[in-house]
Amino acid sequence: MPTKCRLLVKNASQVVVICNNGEKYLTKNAMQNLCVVENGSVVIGCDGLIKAVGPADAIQAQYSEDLFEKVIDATGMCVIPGLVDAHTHPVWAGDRVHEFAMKLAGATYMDVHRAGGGIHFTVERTRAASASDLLASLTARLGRMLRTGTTLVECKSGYGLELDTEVRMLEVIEAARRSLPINISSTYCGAHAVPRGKTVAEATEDILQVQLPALRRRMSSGELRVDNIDVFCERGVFDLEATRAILQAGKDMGLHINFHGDELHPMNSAQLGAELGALAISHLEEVTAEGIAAMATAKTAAPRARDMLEAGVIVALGSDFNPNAYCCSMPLVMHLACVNMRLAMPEALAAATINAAYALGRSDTHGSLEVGKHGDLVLLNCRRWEHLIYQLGGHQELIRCVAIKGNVVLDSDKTLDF
Ligand SMILES: N=CN[C@@H](CCC(=O)O)C(=O)O
Ligand SMILES: [Zn+2]
Repeated sequence: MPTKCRLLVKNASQVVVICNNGEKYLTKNAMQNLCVVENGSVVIGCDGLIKAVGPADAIQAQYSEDLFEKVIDATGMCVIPGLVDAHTHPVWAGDRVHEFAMKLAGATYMDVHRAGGGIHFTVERTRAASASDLLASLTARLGRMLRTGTTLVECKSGYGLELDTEVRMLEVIEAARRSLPINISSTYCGAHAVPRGKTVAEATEDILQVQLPALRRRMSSGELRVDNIDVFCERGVFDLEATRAILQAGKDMGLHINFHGDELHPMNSAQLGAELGALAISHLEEVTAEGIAAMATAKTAAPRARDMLEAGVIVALGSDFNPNAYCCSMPLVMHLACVNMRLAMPEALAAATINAAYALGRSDTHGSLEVGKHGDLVLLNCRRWEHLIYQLGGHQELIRCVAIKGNVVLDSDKTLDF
């Protein structure tokens, strides 16, 4: 008796597999030569994992349609893996649209931060918010991300800066993980800023002696799952030594290191990340040539593009959704990466799938449409997948459906129930 299957997506103009040799990440030429099956089909089993991907006629010969709970005829459409957003701050209360206006008028990020705005503004409102309000806004934001094709997203804490609120944020992320279909990688970011009234040394001590031990207890009791640790390593925020101590303590608890570095000033964050075995470093606008070389050797993922690509760094993309940068859309991020950072479209897609999954330690299960990985995919209403990047802001019309583990969680003909 042949086994039942969950989903067949058949006869797609293109199935963008990304890579097909179990690669954990792609660099250099491999990012420009993605694995694409023309006129292909995808089979997802009842366990939600991909059972077969290949030419439509070969799949048709092997699988009878009666076996499937659901069959989607993708004629004239493309299939890509679910997009991975490797960097977001989606749990907070209060928006900062007024600061956007200040910045357009000439204020820098640090001008706003020093004037008591920026992260501190959000911290005040987030501390005052209830868990249910935070969960409601997080759910709406994750729904927006899903509608743009994201199926795995990193979610940071970091607007509490003290134990109670940091834990509340992580609990809210945990509640979303348990109740929503979107995959979540959670990050403790208690070192996102130095809280008002504390020195760097005092804040570091609080994280090392109070916050991390409390997290460790909740993680061992199964109350919380935390995947990564993050620090904002920046002049006037956490210096290199404080960053090192916090990241090392997180690593000792089994967390992946994935932190903000070299954003506004060169801090030698890239070298520190390479030394500590960071999975990813974000921003890096001010990274030095030595930092890039260290990251290439240490296999650390990063977003700053062209010269990193040439050096063999694993480039990954994220939206950095936060109250200072209100963007939920990875198709938009890929477009910006191509236009502003000179990525080729295949490089941008690799950076938003397999490499972003690698930055979250998930590329063994996510980031490509290979047999045995999660059946997370996006069906595009176009004959060539590049339209998703080319049509700026067009993803609403292009995304026909999104499936997670073979379950259709978004169908553009129906409304999303969250
Ligand atoms: N650079 C530090 N953190 C965030 C900004 C967070 C905020 O301003 O609220 C970022 O990635 O851009
Ligand atoms: Zn960030």
